[in-house]
Amino acid sequence: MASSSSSSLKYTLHQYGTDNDLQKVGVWDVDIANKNKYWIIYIHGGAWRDPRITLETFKPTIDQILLACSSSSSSSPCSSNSSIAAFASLDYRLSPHPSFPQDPAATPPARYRGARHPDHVDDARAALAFLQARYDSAANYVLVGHSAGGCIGLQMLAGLCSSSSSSSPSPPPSSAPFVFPRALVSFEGIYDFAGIAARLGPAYAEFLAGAFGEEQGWNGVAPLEYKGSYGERWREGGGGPLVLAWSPDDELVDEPEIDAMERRLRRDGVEGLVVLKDLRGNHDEIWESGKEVARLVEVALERLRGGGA
Ligand SMILES: N[C@@H](CC(=O)c1ccccc1NC=O)C(=O)O
Repeated sequence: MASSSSSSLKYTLHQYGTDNDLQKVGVWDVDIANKNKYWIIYIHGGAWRDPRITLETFKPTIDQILLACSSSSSSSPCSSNSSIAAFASLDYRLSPHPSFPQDPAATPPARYRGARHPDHVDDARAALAFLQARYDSAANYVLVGHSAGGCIGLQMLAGLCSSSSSSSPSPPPSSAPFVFPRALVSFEGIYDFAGIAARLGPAYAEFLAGAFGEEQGWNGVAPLEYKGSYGERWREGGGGPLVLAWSPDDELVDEPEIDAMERRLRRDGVEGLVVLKDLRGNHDEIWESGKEVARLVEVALERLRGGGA
């Protein structure tokens, strides 16, 4: 029978890069050698800069998934646990946060938060490549991202990172082949940088400029404005479930974000698209509780079992 909390699972923290302390990924072993089961891999949010939001923020979700299983008689929620090989959650280099200033002269480079796009997405990709090189079962995974983390998931799909552009200054530290996720879940995601900044004001423009530089460059890197076809990319990667979710209680990311991304993915003919706009809880309450994230993971796994549609 399953363990009922993340703290009862074997946990390993790996450093996947050497530039920065934040290049690390935590792995919780459920049945890690089983290649028929899925990894559930999490990318946290925090506006690309909040040092308080770390890989640890996935724990409530892990706990909720395990709890649903250990307390259930057999069926639905439990089925997700029985198909999970491992959980993983990654940190990535962060951009500067004005409320948590660092003196560049006095801060060791490995502790300095000075990242700029494509650092965040390059790191996420490097973390996945690291896991895939290290664990035979890790290419079979569901990728889950919150807010900026959801954006990173879609940027990876769109190839909006240095490793897949010819002008790449430095490829990610791992040379291992990188396998796309079997399913992608993005909740409370940011997709339209210019749009959200125009609607919600200068605080948004501030963190977007911190992560992506001057506003003229935003459309070249925002998931909504990707120049290629998500339909083609997603089909190449296997074409499994792609879940977009949003809570009407979200006080930080508004409904036009998910609506625009949904329209875009439909226009590109992405099959397997699932759109859920009935999450409960505000922007951070959702991961703080983990219940709704557990539900999204279950939706993705159910669709995967149902044949990928
Ligand atoms: N706590 C963050 C703010 C934040 O996370 C955020 C704010 C508005 C819209 C989305 C956000 N997070 C997305 O990852 C900060 O202090 O910058």
